[in-house]
Amino acid sequence: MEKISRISNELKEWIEKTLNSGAAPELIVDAMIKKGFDARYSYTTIFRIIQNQPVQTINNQSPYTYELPPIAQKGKLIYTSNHNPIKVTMRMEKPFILCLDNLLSAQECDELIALSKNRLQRSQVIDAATGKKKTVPGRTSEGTEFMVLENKMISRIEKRIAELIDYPIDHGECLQVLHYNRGEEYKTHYDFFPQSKVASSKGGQRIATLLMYLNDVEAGGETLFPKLGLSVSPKKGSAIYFHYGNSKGQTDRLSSHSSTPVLTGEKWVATKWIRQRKIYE
Ligand SMILES: O=C(O)CCC(=O)C(=O)O
Ligand SMILES: [Fe+2]
Repeated sequence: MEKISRISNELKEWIEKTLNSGAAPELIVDAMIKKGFDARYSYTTIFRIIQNQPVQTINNQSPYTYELPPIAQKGKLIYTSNHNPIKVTMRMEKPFILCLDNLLSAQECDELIALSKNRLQRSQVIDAATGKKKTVPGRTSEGTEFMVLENKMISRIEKRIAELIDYPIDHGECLQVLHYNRGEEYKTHYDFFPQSKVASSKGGQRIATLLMYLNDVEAGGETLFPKLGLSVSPKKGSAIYFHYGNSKGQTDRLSSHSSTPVLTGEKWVATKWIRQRKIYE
């Protein structure tokens, strides 16, 4: 029987997730061989994935069609009703990424950190197979969530974000604050859900991420986009916006990213994920 020597995007994604959760590479290779994959191909593929090198996949999604999100049409200085203008300091088209300065004031950053400190819990990821949340070695940070109207400051920030990105507040998941100690990281991942786990009743797929940096990190803790060779250094009050979902329901695989281990000091971020539609009825 002829051995299989190509993998699908879904299988590649599953392998990445399984490796991130700490599974031994040899076990994955064994499983592939049992399923009929060529042994040599299985070893080299897993090795390449571990090394973050490109792996050829059978693409069962047609190429991603880029559509400009509303934030892309706002120019270099973006005005909102409750803050100084937000500055665009870097822009990339494919995938669509903006670096933004002056999104949060230093006081807002400090308050968000202070409010989060006594309610942190170990961060989780969504298991591709079950759709349920679980803790994994590849995501070692701690985090907490804030309800949209939890307090005056959160409401002010939520309003600013909705004006900035031009999506209704109810397309946004609740604000998450994450904390990384020295050595902690979040390995390469996509923010969008595996296609089979998209809950159409809960706003559908994630389409964009706004990641706000709440402190300056002395060393390490960059947000790295390995397929682009791009890394963004945390700067207190600044943010990155990246968009990876279009109106056809496609997702942009160039948007994979990680948080590199913090080398000195600690790292605090706040994340806002945007869905295709209203999340709450
Ligand atoms: O902390 C970072 O720089 C990245 C965080 C992230 O990717 C996420 O929360 O999905
Ligand atoms: Fe992410």
